[in-house]
Amino acid sequence: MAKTKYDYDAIVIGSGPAGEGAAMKLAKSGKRVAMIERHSSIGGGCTHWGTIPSKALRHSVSRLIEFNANPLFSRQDTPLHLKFSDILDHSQSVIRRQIKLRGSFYERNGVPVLHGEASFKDKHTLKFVRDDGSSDDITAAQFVIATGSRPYRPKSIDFNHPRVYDSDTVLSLKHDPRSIIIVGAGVIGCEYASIFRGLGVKVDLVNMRDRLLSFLDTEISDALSYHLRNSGVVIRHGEEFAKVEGFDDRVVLTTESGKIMQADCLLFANGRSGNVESLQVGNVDLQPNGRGQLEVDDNYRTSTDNIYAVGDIIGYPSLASAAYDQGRFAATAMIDGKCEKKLITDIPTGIYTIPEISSVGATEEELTAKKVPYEVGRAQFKHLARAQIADTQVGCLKLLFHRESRKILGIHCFGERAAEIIHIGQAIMEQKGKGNTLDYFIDTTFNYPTMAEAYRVAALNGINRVDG
Ligand SMILES: Cc1cc2nc3c(=O)[nH]c(=O)nc-3n(C[C@H](O)[C@H](O)[C@H](O)COP(=O)(O)OP(=O)(O)OC[C@H]3O[C@@H](n4cnc5c(N)ncnc54)[C@H](O)[C@@H]3O)c2cc1C
Ligand SMILES: NC(=O)c1ccc[n+]([C@@H]2O[C@H](COP(=O)([O-])OP(=O)(O)OC[C@H]3O[C@@H](n4cnc5c(N)ncnc54)[C@H](O)[C@@H]3O)[C@@H](O)[C@H]2O)c1
Repeated sequence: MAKTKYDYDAIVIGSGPAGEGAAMKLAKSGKRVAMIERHSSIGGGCTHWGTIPSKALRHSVSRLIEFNANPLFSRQDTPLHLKFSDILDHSQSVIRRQIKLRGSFYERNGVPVLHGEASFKDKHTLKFVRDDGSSDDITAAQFVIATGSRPYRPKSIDFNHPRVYDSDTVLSLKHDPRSIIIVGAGVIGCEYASIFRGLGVKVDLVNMRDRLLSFLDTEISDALSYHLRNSGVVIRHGEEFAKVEGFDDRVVLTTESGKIMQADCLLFANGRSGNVESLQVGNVDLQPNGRGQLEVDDNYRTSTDNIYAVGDIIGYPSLASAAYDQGRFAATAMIDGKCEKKLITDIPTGIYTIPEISSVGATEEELTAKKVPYEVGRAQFKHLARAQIADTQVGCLKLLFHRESRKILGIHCFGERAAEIIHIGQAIMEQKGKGNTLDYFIDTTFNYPTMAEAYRVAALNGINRVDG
């Protein structure tokens, strides 16, 4: 029916991971699908302003630190210095490669990408406005809203000032700041604090809460605070900003507690808002919440039956990793009426600070509050041969397991490659019944020397605590 009545079976709005996941699944299922993207190239905020550039910047900084610390490479008297603009060049080249790669997916799967801004006229019609101002109406049986999010900008801060940035505009920072104030110590604030500090920039990290990344296991968040402070970052907890003043030569932050900080520039990284305004969702009876997010049911369907929403626009978990899966699940529901598959309960976190952090499952605090009899098995990276060889000795792997059943309940890791290391444990943790026990790590043979060996070391350490 859709084939004759509408231009497309489905239109996806937004080409980030959520939209891409939906578009590819729909196309592979034989649907006539189009992608609408208002940016000049595809990939979404993830590729252009979020995940990819920040991870590429972080990678360059991490290698720089490693190079300067390694006596084999760094024989000169002064350490190698890189400017933010130098590492931006590298991140731009990664973005270009990503665009090319992702573009090929659309081409191979016969999904036209229409560049322009979409807004709803009614539940089957979009107004599509191109950059040159020309517009068309496009119709479809079903829609996927995957328009993502953008940095939250409090009205009291002048983001037009050339020294005031958010996580999007910081990517156009041209000069080489000697100092930066980062307001907001969420994931973005902490990751950028690591990046700038790694380049030798003086960093003031202003946190509204009483500790860093309070959703993490306390030991891990304490370790992050220690290592950031140890590298020279000044962290100020429990502060609210009162005003930000931009001058020709500096920017000044005054906090509610009366502290005054000044620096070459300021990065505001405290919260995100959904990209919903331009969509005119009122025309299809949808009402976003105060953060511009849309509500969906278990199948990612909004309250308007032919319109689905995925990714940052629906709020938690607001991760590229989950967004792609959400897109696929929504597309399945659009095709079959429902999707049996759901996001896993224990979504892992990968935080690309220096040191890197990753975790999956319960924290010690959560298990204690629930009175679960758990034990801890720990491996320090400094005791692993591979970490000694690679000189990545900062870090630790912590396994939390049930004392009696030995079921793994939580895994917490910090140090180089933590985000990769976590997935070994996750694979066991996701096994049902007896498939998930600490014994797997004791009974298996690991390649040697590897970082994976940390699992055996941690498991034996934990078992020794239980068995005495
Ligand atoms: C600095 C930073 C670092 C991050 N690091 C990580 C990380 O390490 N790991 C991780 O998992 N997640 C990370 N994230 C989060 C991740 O980037 C997002 O969760 C992810 O991009 C969300 O994907 P999405 O598809 O919902 O939206 P997006 O990737 O934001 O894409 C939405 C697209 O929709 C388009 N659009 C919006 N409105 C319209 C319209 N009306 N018409 C047409 N097109 C429109 C936009 O132009 C954009 O291209 C990070 C985010 C930031 C900001
Ligand atoms: N490695 C990673 O996985 C990674 C890296 C960077 C960013 N991210 C994603 O980006 C986001 C991080 O954003 P953040 O660092 O700004 O921290 P955050 O999302 O923790 O927000 C910081 C504070 O701002 C508040 N807030 C959020 N949105 C708001 C809004 N629209 N208006 C007013 N207050 C608001 C929050 O309640 C919180 O107190 C998260 O969604 C995270 O999933 C992930």
